[in-house]
Amino acid sequence: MTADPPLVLDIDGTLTRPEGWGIDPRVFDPIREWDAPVVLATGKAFPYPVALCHFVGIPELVVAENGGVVYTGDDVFFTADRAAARAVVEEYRAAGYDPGWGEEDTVNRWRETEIAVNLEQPVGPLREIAADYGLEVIDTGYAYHVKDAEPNKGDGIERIADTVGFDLGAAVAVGDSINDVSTFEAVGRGFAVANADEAAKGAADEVLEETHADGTLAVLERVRSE
Ligand SMILES: O=C(O)COP(=O)(O)O
Ligand SMILES: [Mg+2]
Repeated sequence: MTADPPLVLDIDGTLTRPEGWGIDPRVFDPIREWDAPVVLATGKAFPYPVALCHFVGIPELVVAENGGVVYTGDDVFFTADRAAARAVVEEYRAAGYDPGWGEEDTVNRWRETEIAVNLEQPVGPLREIAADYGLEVIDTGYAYHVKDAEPNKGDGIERIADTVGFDLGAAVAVGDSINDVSTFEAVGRGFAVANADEAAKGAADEVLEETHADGTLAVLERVRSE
């Protein structure tokens, strides 16, 4: 019997309940009991994956903001500058649009590098303004992210693997969207859940039959101490 492989897990679409929202509580125990490093790699702001690690009870190894923020457990790295993303949203507002998260906007409140916009908001003008600032807009199925094209989840995962000292070639990842393509390119084996978008499915080594946490739980069962 071999050891558990290091894991890289996306959050939304991957650890979520079959209805698409909220963490499926069945993932907590297998993640907590996993006998190898577990990295959470997400598009969400830094506090969200840190809190998830904290409440699951695992070390904080986190890629947030699609690679814009990386926490190796020792150091936090900010790999993109938030000024341009903020300027894009300012201009989007000035043109009469809104990020769409309400006045207190807890989605962007703690963001350091990129900005997220609600999927119900018009994306055409957002893409145009972002392009003027040299930024891209990606649609994860959960939000539009206005971001620097350079940093990505895969780079952040590599930085964490170097620091913690595990072999990414042996690592297993599960994800669901375009922001997981770089993750799949960085690890030995990438699995896309059945609800994944075409970009994630195309980059994965295997597309699962099960959706959301059902898919992830099936992978964990399969790769555990194979
Ligand atoms: O923040 C999003 O839009 C998606 O988050 P995720 O990367 O954890 O799926
Ligand atoms: Mg996702």
